[in-house]
Amino acid sequence: MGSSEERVVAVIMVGGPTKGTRFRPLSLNVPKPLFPLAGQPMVHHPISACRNIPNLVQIYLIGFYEEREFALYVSSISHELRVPVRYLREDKPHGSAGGLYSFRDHIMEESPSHIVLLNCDVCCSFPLEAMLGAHKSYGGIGTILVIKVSAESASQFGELVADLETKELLHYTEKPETFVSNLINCGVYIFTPEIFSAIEDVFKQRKERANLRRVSSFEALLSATKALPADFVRLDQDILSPLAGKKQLYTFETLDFWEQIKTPGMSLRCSGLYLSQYRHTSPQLLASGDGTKKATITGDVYIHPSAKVHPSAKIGPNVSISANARIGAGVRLISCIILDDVEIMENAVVIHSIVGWKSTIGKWSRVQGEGDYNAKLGITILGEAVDVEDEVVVINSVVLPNKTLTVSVQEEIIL
Ligand SMILES: Nc1nc2c(ncn2[C@@H]2O[C@H](COP(=O)(O)OP(=O)(O)O[C@H]3O[C@H](CO)[C@@H](O)[C@H](O)[C@@H]3O)[C@@H](O)[C@H]2O)c(=O)[nH]1
Repeated sequence: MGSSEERVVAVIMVGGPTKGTRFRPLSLNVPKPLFPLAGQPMVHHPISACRNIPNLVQIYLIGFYEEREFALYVSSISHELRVPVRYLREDKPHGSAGGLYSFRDHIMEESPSHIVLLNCDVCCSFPLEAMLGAHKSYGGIGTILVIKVSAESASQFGELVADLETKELLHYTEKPETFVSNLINCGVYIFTPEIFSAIEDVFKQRKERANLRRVSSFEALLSATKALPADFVRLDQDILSPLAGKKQLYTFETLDFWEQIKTPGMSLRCSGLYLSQYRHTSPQLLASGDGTKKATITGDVYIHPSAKVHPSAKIGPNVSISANARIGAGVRLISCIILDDVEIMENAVVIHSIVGWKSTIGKWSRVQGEGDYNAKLGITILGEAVDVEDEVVVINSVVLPNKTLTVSVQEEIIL
């Protein structure tokens, strides 16, 4: 346990609507952070990991979505965790560090000794307690969760070099064009409140540079057209890169699972990862399939208590079924997310797919993807209220909301 002066605040950066474009058509209905993975909103997973942090006093979600979109979730989760959770809305995007900075007064009101900062679109086991312990032993202003990935995929992330012994962050480059390292930034951090001074320094330096540039008005014009808004500060490029090698930032490597959730395909993969994590953290959430009146369950499956599943259906592995869904006789579901109020009729098959709210899949139909989570059409996605008629086959396709499919399609985007 931590000492009595310790007070920890967790901040989850949820971004806003313009950031969710790669997540279409699913983000047309629900803010990406609230899209269900393993039956719980995406942001619920980091929030429930915060439960393990000793002396946690408050959780903030910072974003530029409308406040009403988060109101219901925030009040129910505060009640459930018995830790206050608040949504703080930016009037416009300020960047991952600028967004944090714009609410520094709110955060500092809690007199935190540590700030746990989390990207909402990452899926991992969030080893926050161990990170906090490591951070205290390093003694810098921040500790970054890092993981080794393949050299081919590293360039999608912040690549970094750390001292093998001291774990100090020696070098940091955000999404570099040429390979630096296969050790990458997981988007999970522990900071001391000094992080606010580091962000403030960026503002100061920008002001000084702008003053210098005023000497030449042509140069000023040139740089103004290229520059980000003055109050937009990115945690990675503007803070982590310049602080590397100054004995201020340290790294903590996870050997557990980690993925980034930018696309619907990755949400299906991450739903599976969280389902398998439930085996250790929340086994009561996994469907058992025991009993004569229950469907056959294989592998990790979540079924919302209000969903109705016919006992002759066969479900799993990696299936998550949301509220009020109805799954008919003889249905086979493998690796899929079935959202609220979906109806799947007799003997239909759904594999490597996401079926949107209120959609219906007719008898003997087949909705299937090849299961390449990173490919553009690697899984099939049906938007809200899509009707797939009886005996229709939909393969590796994306269907926008409110469409009716009367004929079979393959590798198509139906607008
Ligand atoms: N509130 C708010 N949140 C923001 C803003 N901009 C980004 N975010 C949130 O901040 C997080 C980081 O988003 P980006 O800045 O777009 O970076 P990224 O492409 O996701 O990459 C970052 O995360 C990777 C790990 O997933 C890292 O590997 C990479 O280095 C980088 O830090 C996300 O959770 C996003 O929703 C903003 O203006 N305001």
